[in-house]
Amino acid sequence: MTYQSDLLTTLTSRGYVHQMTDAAALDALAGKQVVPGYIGFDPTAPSLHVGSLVQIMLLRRLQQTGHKPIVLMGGGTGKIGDPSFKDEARKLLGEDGIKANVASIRRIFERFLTFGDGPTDAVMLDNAEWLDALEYIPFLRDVGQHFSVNRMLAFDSVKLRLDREQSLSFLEFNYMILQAYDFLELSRRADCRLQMGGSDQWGNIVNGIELARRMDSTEVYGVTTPLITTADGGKMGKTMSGAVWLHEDQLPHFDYWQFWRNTDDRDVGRFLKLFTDLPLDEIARLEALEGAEINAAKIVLANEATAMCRGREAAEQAAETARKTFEEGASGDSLPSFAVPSGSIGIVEALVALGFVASNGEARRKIAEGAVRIDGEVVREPSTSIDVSSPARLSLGKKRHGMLTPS
Ligand SMILES: Nc1ncnc2c1ncn2[C@@H]1O[C@H](COP(=O)(O)OP(=O)(O)OP(=O)(O)O)[C@@H](O)[C@H]1O
Ligand SMILES: N[C@@H](Cc1ccc(O)cc1)C(=O)O
Repeated sequence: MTYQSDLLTTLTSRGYVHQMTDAAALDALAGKQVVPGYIGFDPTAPSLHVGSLVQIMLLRRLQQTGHKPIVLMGGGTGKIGDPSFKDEARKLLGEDGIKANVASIRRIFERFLTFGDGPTDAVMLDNAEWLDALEYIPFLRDVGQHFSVNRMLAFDSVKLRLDREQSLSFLEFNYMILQAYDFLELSRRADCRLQMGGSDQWGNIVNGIELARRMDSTEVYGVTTPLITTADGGKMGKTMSGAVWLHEDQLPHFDYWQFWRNTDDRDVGRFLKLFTDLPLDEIARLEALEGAEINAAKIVLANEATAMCRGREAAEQAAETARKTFEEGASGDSLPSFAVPSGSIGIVEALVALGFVASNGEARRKIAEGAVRIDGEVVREPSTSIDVSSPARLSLGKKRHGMLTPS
């Protein structure tokens, strides 16, 4: 299907669309007016990750095509936790934890969106503003009456839990209604006409569309994206180990760059379209590279994606470190590093400290596999102590390197 509006043409040609409600009507609307559109992010961690980056880029595309992005912080919904496609309830965060996470996450958006007061400038809102103030009985009467429990139970997003007879608390069951209410509230407050999100958000988005139609006779629309998955097919998210964080204090620039550099050959074109601003014809050229040349495309991807999130300088430094480390075998300056307090450190402890492994057990396994080296020498003895009176380079496999330095 071809679209008239820049918005839908861009979203479809760059691979952002998994499902859409009434695409023809949304296309017509986007062709004639500025469409305010929102995506919600629950502040359940102090940083967002590469999975949520698809959504941030979607807001960026919305702005690039002349529309208005609304970033919604889930200060209210974050107190509940979205049960969609989750095996179990989230650990509940306290009020302070949520506030701290909101403050930390907001900074990320400023790198991707232009905020301000103009018609297509991005704005940030927090649903705690209206959800915290709800009164239970009036809310149930006004909003709750429009929801059928039978239908809520039929959504795929909660079905798995019910089928497995795993508990779905009444608290979590309310999440869908609150997200639906957000859409209604944003359509009233900010004339918001579009909600976007990952494909796991479909049920929540559709409920909002129906609520706005029932209560206000307003037509609003939804777009969901495919989920970015890890090599084993699972959703890339914050709950997985080794999450790829956008914040530099959670993941050093070099590791961020390296994540993109290590993209699977089959994903290079898709990621260039989703995560960089390069024009499609240039991406087509890069995508067509084969064999060893595909590495050049991966370096472009790593440079562009890192520059957007961490700044051009960070990207250039990381690229230079990688070139030095892998091409010349030198140490490089912006590798992740750990300052050792006491002059020496056990190898198991060092692997954990650099974040290369999640546990001592994993460190011992890697050592036994012969995957760990100090300054290029394989180490097979887990009791090895590393002398750091001068900096030592610790490597795990071919691609992960870090520096141990005297403090
Ligand atoms: N791997 C992914 N690919 C695409 N979109 C994603 C991915 N992970 C999360 N999203 C989307 O990003 C938005 C914000 O999600 P959020 O940061 O809350 O992650 P999450 O779903 O809570 O992650 P996790 O499941 O790891 O806790 C949602 O619209 C969600 O659908
Ligand atoms: N439910 C979304 C976050 C969200 C919160 C409130 C909304 O209105 C929209 C989306 C998620 O888990 O990622």
